[in-house]
Amino acid sequence: MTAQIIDGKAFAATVREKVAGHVARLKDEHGITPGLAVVLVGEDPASQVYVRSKGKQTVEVGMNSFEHKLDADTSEKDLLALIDKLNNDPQVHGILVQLPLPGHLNEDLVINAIDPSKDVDGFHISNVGLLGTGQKSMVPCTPLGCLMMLRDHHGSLSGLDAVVIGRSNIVGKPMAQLLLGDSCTVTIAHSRTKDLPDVVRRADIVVAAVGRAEMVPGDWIKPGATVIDVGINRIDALEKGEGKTRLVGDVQFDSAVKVAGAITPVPGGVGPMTIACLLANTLTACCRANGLVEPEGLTA
Ligand SMILES: Nc1nc(=O)c2c([nH]1)NC[C@@H]1CN(c3ccc(C(=O)N[C@@H](CCC(=O)O)C(=O)O)cc3)C=[N+]21
Ligand SMILES: [Mg+2]
Repeated sequence: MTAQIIDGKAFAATVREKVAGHVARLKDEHGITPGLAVVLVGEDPASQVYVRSKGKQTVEVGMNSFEHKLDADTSEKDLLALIDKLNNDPQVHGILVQLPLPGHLNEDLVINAIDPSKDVDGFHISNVGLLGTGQKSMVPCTPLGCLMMLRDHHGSLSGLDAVVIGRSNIVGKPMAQLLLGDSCTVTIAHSRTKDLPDVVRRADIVVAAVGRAEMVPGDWIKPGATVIDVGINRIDALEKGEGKTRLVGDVQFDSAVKVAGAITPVPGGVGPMTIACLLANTLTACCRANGLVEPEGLTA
């Protein structure tokens, strides 16, 4: 048996097409162009990769992209002043501040300075609280992308056993909230979990978001389970003759693909969906800001 590969890259392209269609209609019928502002402080390499493809895709779906690149030693006061300006700019419907921020900046303070209705990352405490209580919110992009792929694959998730490995505010916790919202029985596992292999073996759905290369082997996976691999780890690959480095997930793909019913690859799985959902969130924020009906199938 070999698992069905869930093609996140292709799925993301269909999400972007949907977004592009709605953007064209917003322009046509209302003269509105959604705008996304991305703030990058310093030169974190992962963030730079992300910013590059994000800027390109924002423009491709017909939205305005505003990039703000600030020096690594930018003061908190200056960063907060920029956020205040973007909060009050009617051309800007979405604001994303790239994380991690340099150590001298307080991430919580900065994120919570963003207008929650423009917080397309869904990291503001208001959005976290709204999601946790089942109210309309901005939903974090990576978990939203995972949810879309799971719904597409399973139809209904109701009653399924889901294990989320990882308890970050960015992925693990909001992912668990979304799965609960779709009536899964949810377990959040992490580095201190007793008998992690046994916990994972119970799951119909495994979402691996720990940030440790290939830590989940195939023999932890229940036969037929759906595996969503959120990890994006760059490891040495000299021995494989594939160049200096290669990307791997948190799951040992080669062994898991033989056991799982379906699995997302890395690259080409969750990563592209994250960016597509960022565009979807920007569209949603723009519709809400203008009192327009928000598109279906692009939110949780
Ligand atoms: N406020 C904030 N929100 C974020 O969502 C955020 C962030 N900060 N900081 C940096 C990380 C990183 N991130 C990625 C998204 C997509 C890919 C992606 O599309 N990856 C491709 C491969 C890219 C490659 O080849 O390197 C894939 O998985 O197929 C990667 C990384 C979002 N981040
Ligand atoms: Mg910091």
